[in-house]
Amino acid sequence: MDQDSLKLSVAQAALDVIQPQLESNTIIGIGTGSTANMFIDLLANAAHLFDGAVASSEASAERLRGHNIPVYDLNAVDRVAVYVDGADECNEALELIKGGGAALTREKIVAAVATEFICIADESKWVSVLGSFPLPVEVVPMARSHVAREIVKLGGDPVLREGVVTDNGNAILDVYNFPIAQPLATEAKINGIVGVVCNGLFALRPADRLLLGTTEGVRDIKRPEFFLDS
Ligand SMILES: O=C[C@H](O)[C@H](O)[C@H](O)COP(=O)(O)O
Repeated sequence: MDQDSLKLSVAQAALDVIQPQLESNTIIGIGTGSTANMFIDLLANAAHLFDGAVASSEASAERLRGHNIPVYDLNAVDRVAVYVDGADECNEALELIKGGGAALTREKIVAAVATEFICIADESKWVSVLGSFPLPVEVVPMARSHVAREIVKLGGDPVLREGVVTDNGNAILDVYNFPIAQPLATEAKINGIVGVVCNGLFALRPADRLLLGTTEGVRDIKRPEFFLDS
């Protein structure tokens, strides 16, 4: 099975999971990227069952509107029932690296608001230690050299993502050679650097459930209880 087929299988699995919960006033949080795009396209078939969506990027908002799914401003919404999004890496605690598509900040905001966060990913994203995928860090443009120097002090190799401006008008540094043994502490430490808007570690708000596409089928993995208070 190729990677796209695995992505499609988890997008369908996510729709199967959420469909029974949909009501006429349900707002769904929608992520960004190729896996999320497949979910959006499938969700179009269920558009009559829920109210609308909040999107984690302009690209996803446009795709949703293309399917006639209403897109709301997050500030106008009381409750996001569920957030469905892909990831660049995930570990057994369902901590993630996200932001390969530069949407990390809005993704983190929608995930923070959502009652449940369902991550959808193919098995290539499953790792024992986060950090083989370069960690994206969104920075205010005037602070990018300062932030880069501070990240070097933490042991990483930051590289400016050339030509990329986020939906929030900021720049992205990708941090290479940065294995992350303690995701919670690292997320907080990087957030503490002045000029950082957000980093792509999702440990303070990990996923609640992971639908992982494998060649043997979709694995449904809940965040293990012993991580719940960590
Ligand atoms: O900014 C982008 C997001 O974090 C994506 O969820 C992540 O990059 C995974 O994307 P894809 O589903 O294309 O692998």
